[in-house]
Amino acid sequence: MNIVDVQGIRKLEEEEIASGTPAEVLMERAGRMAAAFVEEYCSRHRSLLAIIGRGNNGGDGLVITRELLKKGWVVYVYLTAERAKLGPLCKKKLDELVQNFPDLAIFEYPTPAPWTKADYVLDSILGIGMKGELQGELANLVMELNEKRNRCFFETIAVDCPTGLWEGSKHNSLAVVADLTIAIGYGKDFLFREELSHFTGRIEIIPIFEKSPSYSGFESLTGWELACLFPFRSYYSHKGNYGRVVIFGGSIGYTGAPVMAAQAALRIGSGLVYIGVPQEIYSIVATKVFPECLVFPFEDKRLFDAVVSQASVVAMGPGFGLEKKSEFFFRTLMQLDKPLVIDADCLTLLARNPELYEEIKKWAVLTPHPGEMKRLLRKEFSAEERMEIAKSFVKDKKITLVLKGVRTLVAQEGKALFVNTSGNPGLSTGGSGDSLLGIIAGLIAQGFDPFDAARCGVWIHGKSADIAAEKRKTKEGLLPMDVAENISAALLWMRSDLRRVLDQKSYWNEIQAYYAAK
Ligand SMILES: NC(=O)C1=CN([C@@H]2O[C@H](COP(=O)(O)OP(=O)(O)OC[C@H]3O[C@@H](n4cnc5c(N)ncnc54)[C@H](O)[C@@H]3O)[C@@H](O)[C@H]2O)[C@@H](O)CC1
Ligand SMILES: [K+]
Repeated sequence: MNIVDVQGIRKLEEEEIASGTPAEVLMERAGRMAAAFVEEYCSRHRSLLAIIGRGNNGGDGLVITRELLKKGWVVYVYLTAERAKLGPLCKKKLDELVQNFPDLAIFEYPTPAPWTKADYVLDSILGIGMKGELQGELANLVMELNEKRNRCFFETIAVDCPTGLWEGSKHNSLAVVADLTIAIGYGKDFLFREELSHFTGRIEIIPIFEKSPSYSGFESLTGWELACLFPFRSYYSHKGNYGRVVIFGGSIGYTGAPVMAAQAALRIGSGLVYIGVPQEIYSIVATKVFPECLVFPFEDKRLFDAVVSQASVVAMGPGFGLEKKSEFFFRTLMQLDKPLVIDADCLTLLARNPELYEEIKKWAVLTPHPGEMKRLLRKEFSAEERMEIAKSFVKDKKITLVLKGVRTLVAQEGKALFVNTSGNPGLSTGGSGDSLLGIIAGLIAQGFDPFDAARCGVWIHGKSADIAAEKRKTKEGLLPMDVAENISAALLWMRSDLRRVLDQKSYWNEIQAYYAAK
């Protein structure tokens, strides 16, 4: 989905209203769609403390509250402003809510908020109406909310954007620290800045507009949009239809890395997965790996030729090694007339031998983390510069770049720059990159073009980690194997998210007829 700036979203809102969709209808679309996502994503318990601001962001929060109450959630409402000072739509939604749920617990500033009551806190204090840094009472409230999150251990869900965040925010600004941000309509550009990811957490984007904004060349990876690339498998198929992945990697001390990549390649649905390893670790890897995977020593020329000639994609790098022998073999792999996925040590070898870019025959995907990217560029860069760096790096190269980070970027010359929304800090552990390599290679093997494989692979990898963390009830201790084991669940969520969006959209005429007639 297009990423837009605040002016762009305001323009879109004006256009929708001018063409006959009242602001209240947009608010209803937003609140109902957001509630449907909260209901699905926040499965821990079903209790919510909704902190309501006086503008339309607060109005959205009240619609979400109403919808969750209808579903049987326990909800507490906290008003940050006196009722007389609420904006007209916000006030209208509060009146509606009280009419429908007269026994609802409503707390009002300056009464202390009941922080210990709920598993989730909804931040619908301020949205894109916010300008400048937070000050005064609201600043105190946001500080208290952040502090209580670390004491009462609720998760914070920000509506549209974390309160306090705006275009001018810096990493040390005061803003709500959210676990999940539900961006309304389109993702606003500042939500995707790497240095502000501490505030935004995971991002979900929900559609509310019929019209599209002007093309920005900058897009978010959104599960329900990517789902269209994943139709159900045909029953009339066999393993040959799902491709052969060949992974080269492993060295003494690094026998697990190619295995983790292979596990992910299998779980994303590849037909066959091979691991080529040096002879000296062959027997270790062969006993470590699961039975579905075929392991071979790559020095065996006959085996190498037989496996590689049949390969749909060649992935290289996990635990590959950097010695002369590894470098020599890397050169051989770079000559192959196959789609390549290049990671880890092979990126370092490529950085040492930049003339090898010229050898790339079919399209290659490079998956550097920031340290490897600096090696490839031979220069330092800051979090703020990543997007420009990614765009300029792919110029005139036959590559798709996956620049890893909290907001992993996917870039290819002539295409929009994509930024990821899924994933969590549980991925900050050794081996996560190996799983990503396996997923991307597995998608290429199944016929995805490298750019789509990179876009989908990045999102699925993050989403699998989100689901794994949810199942484990904690982000600590997440392992690459947990990520691989939840790839199928990520595919399911991607598809059911699309159904949820389409289902919500199916009510839009009804909402329009009801509110436009009032
Ligand atoms: N853009 C759209 O098309 C839609 C927007 N909606 C919601 O409406 C929101 C925007 O609503 P509003 O324009 O009413 O604005 P907000 O609800 O974001 O905030 C408005 C209030 O913030 C105050 N404010 C501004 N800067 C401040 C600061 N630095 N410190 C403290 N207070 C400050 C203003 O005085 C005003 O009272 C969006 O974020 C979204 O949640 C939805 O209702 C659906 C449609
Ligand atoms: K908010």
